Amino acid sequence: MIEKVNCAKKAIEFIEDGMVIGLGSGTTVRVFVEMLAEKVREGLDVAVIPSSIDSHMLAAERGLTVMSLLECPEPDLCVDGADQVDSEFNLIKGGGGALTREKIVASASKKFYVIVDESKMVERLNMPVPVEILEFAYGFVNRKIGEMGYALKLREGKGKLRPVISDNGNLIADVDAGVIENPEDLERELKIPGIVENGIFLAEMVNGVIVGKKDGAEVLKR
Ligand SMILES: O=C(CO)[C@H](O)[C@H](O)COP(=O)(O)O
Repeated sequence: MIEKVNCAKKAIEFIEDGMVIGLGSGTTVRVFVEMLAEKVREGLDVAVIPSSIDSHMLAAERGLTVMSLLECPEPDLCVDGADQVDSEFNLIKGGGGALTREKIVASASKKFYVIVDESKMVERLNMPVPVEILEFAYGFVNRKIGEMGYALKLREGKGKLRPVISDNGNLIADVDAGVIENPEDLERELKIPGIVENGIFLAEMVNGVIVGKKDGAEVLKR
């Protein structure tokens, strides 16, 4: 937990008065939102564009000004967590199933900073890649992923017997492609009709990775 606090605290240092901030999702982002709300109570003037219902609810509860990409199509800075970060700053995201809106908000923003604890740093991405799939296309997508030699697993909901459904009303599943030697190729391969978005966020999107450690945080920049 202290690692999450340390990377969130460091990210706060990049926030300036008047900024519109794209907000990712997840437990690390929740820590960041709590700190941001405290700064706003002290007089900082910012607005946020949340990428999930979860982040939207937290931001609203904490009294943050919430906007959408309609009012602000180019946020100043997006701050989001990640499930894995490789040595070249490619990411896997979507552990919370919010990958599509997260990729949109991160892509829309002038800068994208990732906040992670050091356990997320890996040499090569090696976990299943979250994907958001239109229910109509599931059979086809499942067949195509199988033909590519990978395994597709629907994510199971907790508390109710059914697959996990995204904030956009689509299925969330995970593609097991083993160790990912070439994230660019896999990201492209996963552009199958019916897959709305995949959880590989290529390094070209990322401006900085803030790694939380027990005794502070390190800012790694591209
Ligand atoms: O991509 C995400 C949600 O879709 C999260 O950013 C990712 O899962 C990391 O979450 P956490 O900070 O809880 O470890």
